Amino acid sequence: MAELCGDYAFPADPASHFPEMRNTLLLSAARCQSTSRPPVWVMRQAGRYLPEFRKLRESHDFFEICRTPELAAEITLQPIDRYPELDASIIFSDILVVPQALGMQVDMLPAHGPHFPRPLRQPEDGEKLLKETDELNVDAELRYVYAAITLTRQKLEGRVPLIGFCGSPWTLFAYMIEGGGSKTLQQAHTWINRYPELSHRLLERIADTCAQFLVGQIRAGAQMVQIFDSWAGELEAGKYRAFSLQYCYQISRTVRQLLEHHQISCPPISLFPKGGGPIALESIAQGSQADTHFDVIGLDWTIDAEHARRALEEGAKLNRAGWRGQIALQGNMNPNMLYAGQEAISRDVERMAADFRPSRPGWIANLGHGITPGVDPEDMKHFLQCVQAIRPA
Ligand SMILES: Cc1c2[nH]c(c1CCC(=O)O)Cc1[nH]c(c(CCC(=O)O)c1C)Cc1[nH]c(c(CCC(=O)O)c1C)Cc1[nH]c(c(CCC(=O)O)c1C)C2
Repeated sequence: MAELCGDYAFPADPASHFPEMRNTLLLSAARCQSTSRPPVWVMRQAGRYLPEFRKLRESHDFFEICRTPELAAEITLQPIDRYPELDASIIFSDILVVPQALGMQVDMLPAHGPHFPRPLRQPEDGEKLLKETDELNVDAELRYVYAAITLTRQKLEGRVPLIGFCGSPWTLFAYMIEGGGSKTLQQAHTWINRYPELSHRLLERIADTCAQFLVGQIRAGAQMVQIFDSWAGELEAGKYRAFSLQYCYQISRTVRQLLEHHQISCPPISLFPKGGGPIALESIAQGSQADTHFDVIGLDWTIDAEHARRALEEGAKLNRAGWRGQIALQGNMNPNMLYAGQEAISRDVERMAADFRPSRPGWIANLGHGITPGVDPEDMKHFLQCVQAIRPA
């Protein structure tokens, strides 16, 4: 499938290869540097709530779009063209391209979402995957994403930065075992409880693949990268640290090491531990080291900014490695507020801005999870305009 993009070559130096940036609000806020106003983008901003997306989807399969750089770039730009208020773009792709690169078949079923016809069922399936991916050429498998990123950076003409991403090892592991979306993750829990050693080896392989993938995205032109740990909240505290956070640290460490080798400076790394609550945040700050930390933490709407800050501070106090870095926060309006009418949206953005005021500089406005398909694009515009009206801290 990768031949769809022909031969792809990384730009010699991503810092000087692309058009000059005209909006760097996101990159400044991610480094906790002061900005004239908080930057804003929205998870899943290129998606089914946009009629122009639905139209293109009528004639193209989901993963066909992901694998065709021209189409992926076109969809990535749809929300940027429609909403000049956006301060970032995110490459159109999916976290499940990594299981595909690891040799698993994933289909996107209409109205059902992702489906693995042959998920990992028995320990032998896990052993087989490990054996077959021992010498995986991650860049060859995923260069179609790199080609889409390089093309999108050119087409963006410096309007806004481009975000790259991957799933967290735990979230991807769970999909690979469940075979699709699941309410309980019963089978993924069964694997970590019954086969902890094999689960750790699989998580390590996934983390290593994700790290190489993020490095490829950064070399191709991604200016911030986000790790989506959509199922962080499904694990009890100790297991969150052992089976999820540890592998997110591994990604951060490996990305930093590999980029140093390529003499490319590391862009902000963001982690979105959805549903992890204060315990996940405290754990993240407690276990961070200079070479494993995250620059940005995404918050879902179930935790408010003040509790998040407190949890991160508590964790930092317990940090034995002496790590004292700053963390920017991203989030976190409930995506369902976009159905509440424009007056209610205005009020909730004001509330959110007041909550995050003590976190500025270092707040990136966003929803607390992805925008959902039923949202009226005009209400999305209203949300963005409300954020733009927030005055300097
Ligand atoms: C637009 C879209 C995407 N994925 C899916 C769709 C809808 C499918 C369609 O058009 O038919 C299926 C698609 N892909 C996935 C799902 C969730 C399935 C489930 O668990 O029930 C669906 C419906 C898996 C997935 N995929 C992703 C996550 C992490 C974020 C999250 O928690 O929502 C997850 C869990 C990431 C993702 N996925 C996508 C992006 C694009 C960039 C953006 O605009 O944000 C991103 C970042 C794009």
